[in-house]
Amino acid sequence: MKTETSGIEIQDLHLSFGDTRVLTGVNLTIEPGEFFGFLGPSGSGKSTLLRSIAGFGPRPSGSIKVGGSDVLSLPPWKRNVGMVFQSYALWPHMSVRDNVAFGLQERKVPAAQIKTRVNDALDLVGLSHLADRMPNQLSGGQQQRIALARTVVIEPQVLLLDEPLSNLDASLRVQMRRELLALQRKLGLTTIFVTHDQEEANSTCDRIAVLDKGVIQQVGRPQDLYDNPVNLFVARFLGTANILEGRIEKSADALRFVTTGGDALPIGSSNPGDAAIVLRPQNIAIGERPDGDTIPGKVLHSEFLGSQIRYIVSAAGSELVVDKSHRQGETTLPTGAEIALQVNMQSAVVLHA
Ligand SMILES: Nc1ncnc2c1ncn2[C@@H]1O[C@H](COP(=O)(O)OP(=O)(O)OP(=O)(O)O)[C@@H](O)[C@H]1O
Repeated sequence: MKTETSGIEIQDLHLSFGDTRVLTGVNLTIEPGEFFGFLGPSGSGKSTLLRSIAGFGPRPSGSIKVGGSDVLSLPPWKRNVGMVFQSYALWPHMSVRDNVAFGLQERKVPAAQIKTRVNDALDLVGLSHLADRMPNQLSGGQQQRIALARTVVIEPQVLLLDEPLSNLDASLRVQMRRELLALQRKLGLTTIFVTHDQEEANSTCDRIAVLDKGVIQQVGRPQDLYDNPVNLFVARFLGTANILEGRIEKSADALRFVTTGGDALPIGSSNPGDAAIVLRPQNIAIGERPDGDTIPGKVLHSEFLGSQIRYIVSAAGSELVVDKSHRQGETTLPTGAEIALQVNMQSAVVLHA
């Protein structure tokens, strides 16, 4: 199977359905060979953006280049992109082999070549032994692999995946996402993966674009988005975020963050003014007594999660999530317990109002 692949460049893309703006000012560069994610809540415009690249739906304004060529004026079948849909869209009346061969027959590829390429594609997804089955004789995971084989067999320059795992049960999803990544690495094919599941995106994607209301909020590697979110939306969407609202004040030579609840915490270099700070649960520890960077809190709720205990704590005028690793034999703090929280302010992300 050929591994020619292309980068994608999107500039100033806008799209509305009637009065509803669905994509606003999208600019994005995806490198050749990247496994790239579109991540966002339902209705954020992920599928619309993907479909715009594939050439489905109304034509947006702006520009989309695949491999340096503008594709916006081309119909889907001339764009050299392969798309796998959430529903797989296999032909129910055709065998697995015929499903995979279909796109090649449409392109008038000689029969001998079709045979070799279909065999190669089925080998690639490990399902050669099921070539003569009908789609309804396959499991969900197998159908998904056939849908992938049917797409990569046409040797697209980019692979577009629209929530490809959402019809599978939880454990199969985990297995299939690893398989997807292995297949992508093997082919070196530029891939865009649409998902609303942050764990799925974090575990597979080289980089992710986080979308909200048709606007790209941030683009980056999963760790960068988690560690350095640019706004509260991204902070909340990736992982659990404790958000403290308040003000950064300068007193004497020191800066401190004063929460709306009146607690003061020392803070490193930053500008005074209204701000919010983002703290991940693992960066707040439960201490013995209030001193230093600690703030008082009260346990509202606890959940035993096995390796750790998750506490919901009322502190600093807010409800905070605090994870404490569980040691064998240790008991969970009761609801109502008065505790001191030690806050790792080095890890705090400051977002100015
Ligand atoms: N054909 C259409 N006509 C009118 N509005 C549409 C159409 N298709 C999508 N929309 C609207 O565009 C917005 C973005 O939809 P889109 O399917 O791209 O979101 P999404 O992030 O992929 O969501 P989901 O995860 O639920 O699929 C939504 O508000 C949706 O209602």
